[in-house]
Amino acid sequence: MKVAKFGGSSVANAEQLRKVANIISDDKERKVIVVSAPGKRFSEDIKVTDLLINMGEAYLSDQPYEDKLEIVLNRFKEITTELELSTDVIDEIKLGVERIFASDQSDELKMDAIKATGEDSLAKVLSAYLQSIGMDAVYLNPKEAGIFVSDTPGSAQILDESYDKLYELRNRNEIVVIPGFFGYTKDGKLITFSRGGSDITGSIVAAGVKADLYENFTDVDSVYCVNPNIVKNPREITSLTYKEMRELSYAGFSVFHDEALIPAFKADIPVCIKNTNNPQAMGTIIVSKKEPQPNPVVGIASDTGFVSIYVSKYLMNRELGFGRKLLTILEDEGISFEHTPSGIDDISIIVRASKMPKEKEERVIARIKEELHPDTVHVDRDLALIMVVGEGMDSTIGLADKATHAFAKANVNLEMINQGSSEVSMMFGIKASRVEEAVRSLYDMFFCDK
Ligand SMILES: Nc1ncnc2c1ncn2[C@@H]1O[C@H](COP(=O)(O)OP(=O)(O)O)[C@@H](O)[C@H]1O
Ligand SMILES: N[C@@H](CC(=O)OP(=O)(O)O)C(=O)O
Repeated sequence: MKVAKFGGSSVANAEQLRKVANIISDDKERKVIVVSAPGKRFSEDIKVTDLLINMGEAYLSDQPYEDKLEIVLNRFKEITTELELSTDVIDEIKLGVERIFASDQSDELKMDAIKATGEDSLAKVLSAYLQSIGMDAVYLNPKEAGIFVSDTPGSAQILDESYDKLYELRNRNEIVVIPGFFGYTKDGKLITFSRGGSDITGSIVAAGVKADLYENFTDVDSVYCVNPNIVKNPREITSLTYKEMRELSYAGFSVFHDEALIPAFKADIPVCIKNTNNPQAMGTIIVSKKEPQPNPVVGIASDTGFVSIYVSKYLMNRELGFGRKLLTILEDEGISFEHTPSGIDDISIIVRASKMPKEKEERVIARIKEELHPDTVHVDRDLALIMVVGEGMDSTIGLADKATHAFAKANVNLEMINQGSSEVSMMFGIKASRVEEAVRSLYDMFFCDK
């Protein structure tokens, strides 16, 4: 049995949904289907999830939202009309949105319910389309499927008890179409995963049904060793390990959500990234172990939007509890940290800029000064992180030398180096404005044979 997840680009319009139907009917093992909301049809287009967020934010700030709802309805109208399906789903969306806005839930829960409307409606549309072409398919709500999650709006975490319930899906004869991106708390609240979270649903369902394979259909032939938006036609990766993919996804390979690796990894289910627009292409397979490769570096990922909080104090290394007090200040402000490279008398805390808006920054800095009496404290915004990743890196000499050479060749200053204890990656912090030159230079160094 296979679980196939189709991302936003694969379900963006009627033409894409026809491709999806062909892919499903081509392989009888594709019994459980997970879908995203319609994504971009062309590069300047707006994803349905973003349209829904705009609409929700307008409503919650007492602005008119009806025009925004109309745009969402038109996206679905276009699809149902072209596929000659009933337009019931349009009325369902309208009624659903009104019901959510009128409910007495918190704003956060309203937002989650609004966001989930894209996936939920698309799953209904796809199952109706599969039925209309003679396939035995049904829509299944995540609550009925058994996707139970934590009560943390916008960042759901799966509850372990979900897996036994999901296993029952194996008894179904029909093709089951489940909307991705959300689950329910035990007391029935709808909660979404973080953005891009349909990948997570797919992985959870694949683990639950103990699938032979989790196929993740997107709009590229494979995972490339570097972001194809930075380097043209980069090398394809044919196989990589969960650990490598986890690090690369974390650091910017947006093709697969970093949280989505864990359920598949724990259940030892291989993940295959494939192209809806070219399903014959081999794709990339993610597995627990792979043969050692001549080049231990498998990929180079980069992401912007990081902030570094630098704190220095003479004899910091001897001050008992300094690190704990520093991290407690962040914890009190609800800021999780990403990395903490440190020296004898100084430490940098790297956080995501989205977690530390300006007003929080001011409070954090004031408290650090007041409670820890540092010699200096300053904040560097606009930091980018670049990760060079590969399982064989720990036993290969000279890789750091090659990497720093590549930065020097691109005339890019290194703000931070972090070898990390995982030994499958090296991490570099640079100014965000220089990230593309740096990545190109690293790509030349590690992947272009001279
Ligand atoms: N290393 C990479 N390999 C392949 N695609 C990548 C990589 N890094 C970033 N991407 C981007 O990820 C996109 C696919 O992810 P996403 O847009 O989330 O797909 P979907 O709509 O299927 O969910 C690709 O079109 C590509 O632009
Ligand atoms: N639609 C949601 C969830 C998702 O996974 O979407 P996509 O498959 O388009 O990345 C989002 O945009 O966050």
